[in-house]
Amino acid sequence: MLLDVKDIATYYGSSQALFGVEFSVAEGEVVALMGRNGMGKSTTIKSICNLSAPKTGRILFDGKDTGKLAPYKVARLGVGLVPEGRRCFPNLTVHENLVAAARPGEWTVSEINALFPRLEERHAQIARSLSGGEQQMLAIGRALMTNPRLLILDEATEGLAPVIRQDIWKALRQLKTKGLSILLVDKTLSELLPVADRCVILENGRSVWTGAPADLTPGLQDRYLGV
Ligand SMILES: Nc1ncnc2c1ncn2[C@@H]1O[C@H](COP(=O)(O)OP(=O)(O)OP(=O)(O)O)[C@@H](O)[C@H]1O
Repeated sequence: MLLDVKDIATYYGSSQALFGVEFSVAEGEVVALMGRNGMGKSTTIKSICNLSAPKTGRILFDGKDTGKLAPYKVARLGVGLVPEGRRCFPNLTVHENLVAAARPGEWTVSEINALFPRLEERHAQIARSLSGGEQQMLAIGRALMTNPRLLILDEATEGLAPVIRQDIWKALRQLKTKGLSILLVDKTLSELLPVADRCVILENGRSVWTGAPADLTPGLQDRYLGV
């Protein structure tokens, strides 16, 4: 297993958000982390990156316990995060944003440009003047430039124009084809399920169901994901 999340409990101050989340991501696997609003998806992602470190339980990345590592050290192990809200350096250009994050490996600026031609066209543009969708592409590009072994995306297509969403899903399918391990949270089931190898559902801070997308019946969707 590349990532092993073992029965973690995470708190915000004295308020408990996760009560036992357990799942894994194998090398080359795409795992969809699902659940209704407030069920703990973002907290699980922050726990993996040690941005909100779990109080109990363990997280192993490539067999290494990440428990005592600072977030930047978790990133160095090979965890690339595209956080909710697409954070880039607003006053740097597209190109500067990409190289600022770079670590040696397969992903270079030219690979990112091939994945997102819109970014190549805007390589000298200041990031804050990009559209929301372009900023999201840049956030994904930046994460890839760290040459991660696991890419984590939290609501990467939320609130974007349909044509841009399609470009992002196309890029995610390409990343899957390349064999990258991916953990993603997204509300668009029609796009998410075809790309996922496995689904993990959270309810009230607990992992309550895991299985193949084909086994996620309308009944289960209604029970765990319906509004
Ligand atoms: N910074 C915070 N301080 C206190 N409680 C928080 C904080 N962030 C999240 N929570 C609480 O933790 C629980 C899980 O929230 P989380 O954001 O992980 O859910 P989510 O599944 O990602 O939801 P959404 O789909 O709405 O983003 C919720 O009860 C939420 O109110």
